Amino acid sequence: MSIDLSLYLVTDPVLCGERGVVDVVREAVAGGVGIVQLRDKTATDAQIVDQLIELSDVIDARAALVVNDRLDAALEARARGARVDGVHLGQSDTSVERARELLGPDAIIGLTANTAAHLDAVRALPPGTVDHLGVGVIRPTDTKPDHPAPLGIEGFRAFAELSELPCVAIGGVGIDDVEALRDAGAAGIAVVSALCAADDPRTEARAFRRRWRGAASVPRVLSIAGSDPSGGAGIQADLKSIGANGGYGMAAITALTVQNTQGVRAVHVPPADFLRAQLDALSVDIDIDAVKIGMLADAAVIRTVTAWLDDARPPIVIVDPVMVATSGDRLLEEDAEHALRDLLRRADLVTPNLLELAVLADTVIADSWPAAIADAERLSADIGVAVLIKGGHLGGDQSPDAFVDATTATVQQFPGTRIDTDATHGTGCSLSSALATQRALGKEWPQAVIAAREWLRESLRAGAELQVGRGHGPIDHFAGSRARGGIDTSPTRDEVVTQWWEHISAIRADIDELPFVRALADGTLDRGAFTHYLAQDALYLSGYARVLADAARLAPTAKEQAFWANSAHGSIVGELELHAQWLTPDEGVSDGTFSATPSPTTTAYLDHLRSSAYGGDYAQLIAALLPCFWLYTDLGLRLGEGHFGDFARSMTHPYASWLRTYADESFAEATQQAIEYVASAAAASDGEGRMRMLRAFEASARHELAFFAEPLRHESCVSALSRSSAAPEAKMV
Ligand SMILES: Nc1ncnc2c1ncn2[C@@H]1O[C@H](COP(=O)(O)OP(=O)(O)OP(=O)(O)O)[C@@H](O)[C@H]1O
Ligand SMILES: Cc1ncc(CO)c(N)n1
Ligand SMILES: [Mg+2]
Repeated sequence: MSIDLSLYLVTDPVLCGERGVVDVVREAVAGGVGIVQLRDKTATDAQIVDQLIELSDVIDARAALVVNDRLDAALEARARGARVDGVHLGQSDTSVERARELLGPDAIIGLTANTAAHLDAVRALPPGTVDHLGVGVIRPTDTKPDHPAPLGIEGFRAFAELSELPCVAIGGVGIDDVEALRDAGAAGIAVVSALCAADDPRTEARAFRRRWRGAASVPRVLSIAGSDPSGGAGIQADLKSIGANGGYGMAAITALTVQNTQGVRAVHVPPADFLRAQLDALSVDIDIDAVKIGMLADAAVIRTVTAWLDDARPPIVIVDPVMVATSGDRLLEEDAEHALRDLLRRADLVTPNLLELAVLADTVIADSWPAAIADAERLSADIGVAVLIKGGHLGGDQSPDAFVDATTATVQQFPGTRIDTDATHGTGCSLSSALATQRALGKEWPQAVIAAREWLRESLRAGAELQVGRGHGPIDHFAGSRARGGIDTSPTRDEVVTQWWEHISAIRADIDELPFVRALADGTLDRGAFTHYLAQDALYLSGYARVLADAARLAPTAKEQAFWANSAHGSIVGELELHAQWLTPDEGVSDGTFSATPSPTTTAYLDHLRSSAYGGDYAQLIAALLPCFWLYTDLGLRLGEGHFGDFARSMTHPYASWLRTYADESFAEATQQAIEYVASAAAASDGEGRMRMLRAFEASARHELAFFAEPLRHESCVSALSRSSAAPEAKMV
């Protein structure tokens, strides 16, 4: 067997405490420990032999098993049928040559070493005598009272560079040392107290493995679901969603459907044992970061998955309780619905649509969104698990979702305008696997929901263009990554302009759909909301002008310096004059000074701009300043062109003169100039600098969206938010 030294458990009977060494080893191996060393300085040889036999049974070849010092006990345990892979010897223990002779060429033999003299001694041995070195201690530790002076990370690095053999770092290693030691050349990390004294050794072992893989590692996400050969739903959709959201996708197939965009023609359910075999093959081999469960077909499949979850205990489990396809065809036998409940209790999140919610909450289909949330609260309380209730089947022009967790009394709403499309086949499958991936990337639930929904909405918008099938077509899972493709390949100035505009297309579309923008265009916008907006805009512009002045300060040429200084002047004078014209004293203005206080949205936007200026990175700063120019000019232009209806161009529109300023020609010219400066800076920058610019640009675009959304949210604060979501990406409409 090829051994994985990356996470090496050394047992300590005292630290394992009452639950015992065997229990800790069982859990740690389930969490991904690749090699276990039984170390017990006080036990007799006979006791060691018994423990090795028991551990060999528990480990069941999923990890290597070695014993500290006791060569004779290893041989005796082997003679009694235990699988003992080798020994770990100290400098003063039995000779490694003798151990190799007695244990044979395939045994694993480790040796403690920490000085140049130790390395010389190893070099003098016949090749193949020692497999790896245990090098330490790294930090002072109580588990080895007689330890030598700690090496520290740098001492370890120096030693590992000299060594021809793989070096495992041992002694006082904590989880925060993992990456540094890996980068210092460690073949693995050996831990004692970090796992033996952990509350939950399995979870802790997983955390170590994840750190070893690196913070930027791609999460491994498993879909347990049915096959949809048309590729829009089921495992095919899941794999695309996982990939598009940045994960590595795996799939264990519960059922095969004969399906296209028009409907399901037949279902074939392979034997449940075969599914279990698929699942076991994965969990014994791969660290699974998250599981998404979809179509389960019948009760036998449900029970199989439930039993596997109990054994494998994956860290994140999302169940999409699929019962009926978009086409209306059943995907779960009716009598299996009660078995499902048992499975749901093992999930971290359940994502029913309105019909599934009604079945699970044992009630009629909710006829309003508040009724659906109330049902979801009851379901969540009943199963003790968070519920994401999906509003795709709600009538009307909205498609909201809500995250409901009765155990923490949380109801968090995710409003969203319904996208006008027939391409909705597999939205539920796609959302749940995107969520599993986002969560496995480390986001908390609300952030994971925001990210998954944003991706889903972008994919929904692009779905119709795929023109797949005659029925409900699929969403375009890769619409976003396709649009963003090439951003990292040194684009020209013109390419930057096209790519960045495309990059914020979803945000732009969301702005267009905002009730505030719609009402502003058709003249129905309530005067209170309008003046609230203007007061915030005025506050914003005075802050914006100061940041524009920062851009002038940092500009590399006199021409650019003049441009930003001029813009600062324009922003403060022109706009404030305009607002003075619209805002009466009781609306926050008197004698040209504003008494209104900035809303959290305004503050957040200005903070983002100021922090972009603070770093002194001119390119990043002007990227952050650009959306205010670009989005307003674009909106003004389209209002003027009748994109939002003809009334927006009419002189009788209540806000006609205000609307026209945004279509102002000199403002459009300034915008063009700003775009050119930013695009030139981006094209001249390296990949990383361009990424920083794009992120600053995108963040500002999001702040613009939040800014436009705020006046009406402020007016009708309907969402019962238990956690504040002042973050602009919350996109509260
Ligand atoms: N036309 C739409 N516009 C915007 N969002 C939508 C639309 N249709 C569905 N959604 C969103 O898609 C997700 C899936 O919701 P839905 O209620 O359709 O689930 P589902 O019925 O389980 O889907 P499926 O039919 O794929 O099983 C939710 O986030 C929902 O808000
Ligand atoms: C295989 C499969 N799973 C789930 C759904 C739900 O959309 C579907 N249509 N097909
Ligand atoms: Mg569904």
